[in-house]
Amino acid sequence: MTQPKAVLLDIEGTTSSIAFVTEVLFPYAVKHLAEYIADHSEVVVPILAEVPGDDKVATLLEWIAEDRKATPLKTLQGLIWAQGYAEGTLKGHVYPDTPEALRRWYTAGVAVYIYSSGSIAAQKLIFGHSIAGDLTPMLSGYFDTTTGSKREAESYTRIAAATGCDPEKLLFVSDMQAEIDAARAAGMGALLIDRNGGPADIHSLAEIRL
Ligand SMILES: CSCCC(=O)C(=O)COP(=O)(O)O
Ligand SMILES: [Mg+2]
Repeated sequence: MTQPKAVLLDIEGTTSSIAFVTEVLFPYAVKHLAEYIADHSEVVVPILAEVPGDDKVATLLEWIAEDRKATPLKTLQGLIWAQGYAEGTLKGHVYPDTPEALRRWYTAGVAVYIYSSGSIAAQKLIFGHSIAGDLTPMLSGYFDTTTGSKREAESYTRIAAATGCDPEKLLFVSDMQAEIDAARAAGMGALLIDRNGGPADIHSLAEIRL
């Protein structure tokens, strides 16, 4: 692998636990979805226009239950979670090695970008209101599904172009093999991480020494 100039990180299962997303964030969105839509009619109109069916709330709840990575759902979730972070009910989970790695790379001049199915607004919230404090000053940029699916090589080509780095100078880290395969197909370096110690390239961001 060429020496990376920048790192691109997945969130759920990589910087942060899957349980935080599925057992804290998703239930918070389920609880507040209908109320948020009722109270923010102007904001939600363009988002709901992208949701099929007559009963938008029911469709969105189904999508949350099946963990659908649909852009309108992710946009809405980000807006709903903003309330929870603002009132202090939500604090973004990060593994202890996440802020350590961000600090190490930041000090070494290695740019760090995020690529998650969660909306860019939701990404800024989880790192801005994390249990380790505000980590956003150490992040150089954010990408979500508006750039494309995480399972398609073209998305990684677009991200590389947006960062101004050649793909081979970017190192992507994710817990999903399909995402690793797509990043490698675009010419990026990529490491599969398994936070539970299963078969993978790494088990902690502490293992990445640049
Ligand atoms: C930005 S925190 C919310 C995470 C989320 O909604 C999600 O779908 C996580 O997907 P990822 O691509 O980070 O595995
Ligand atoms: Mg993930």
